[in-house]
Amino acid sequence: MAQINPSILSADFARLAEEAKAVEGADWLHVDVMDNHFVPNLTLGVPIVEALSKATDTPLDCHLMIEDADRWAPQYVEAGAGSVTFHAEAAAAPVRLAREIRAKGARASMALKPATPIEPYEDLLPELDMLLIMTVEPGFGGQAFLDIMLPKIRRTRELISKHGLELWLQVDGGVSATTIERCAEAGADVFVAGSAVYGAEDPAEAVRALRAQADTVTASAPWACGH
Ligand SMILES: O=C(CO)[C@@H](O)[C@H](O)COP(=O)(O)O
Ligand SMILES: [Fe+2]
Repeated sequence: MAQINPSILSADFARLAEEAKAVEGADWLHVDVMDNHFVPNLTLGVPIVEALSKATDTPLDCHLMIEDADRWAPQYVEAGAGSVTFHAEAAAAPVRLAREIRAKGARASMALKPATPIEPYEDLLPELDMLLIMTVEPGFGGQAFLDIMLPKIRRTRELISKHGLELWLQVDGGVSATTIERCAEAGADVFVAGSAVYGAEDPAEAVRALRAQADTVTASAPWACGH
């Protein structure tokens, strides 16, 4: 079944706890951590993740758009994140870091910016629980989906199948009712949606609708497995 992870970046930051509750029923809550160095934007850090994890039963999917991921990522596990995604471009020792995240009890995930190919990371895939393919340049919500990323999603799905891995394949950026089916057809099974969920009149209903739409594709996909 497809998973939908609403991105809190598009929510009202003055009402984070309520905004988290507004999407209960979502699979994970996606939390974008930005440091104004790795990306030209600044959002939130460890204390807010810790507070959010106490304010909602939805597990937190932390997407770290920060430099020096090796140093910071483990602290997000300690703060309560159930999944921690570091960027390949920001990790000095991705294997060691993934192992540390897993050892601390969270799912380990690695993200690729649009210009970063998957191929150099093929041998690392067994170390990961999820691979995130950015479908916009990271830094901001509400950007247009990059269709040119579809071949990379397809190639990544092929690598996951070739190695017989259970790895989840997440897409993030510009995912909406008009783009989600293309992502699912290419092989994604975890979908981050910020503006498409929090910009909707009923965010919880938007989550259900996106999931149903993706499921029309993933339900019959040969690689789909029950999450
Ligand atoms: O990581 C990011 C942006 O860098 C995303 O998680 C955005 O927050 C997704 O927002 P939409 O593109 O869905 O509006
Ligand atoms: Fe994100």
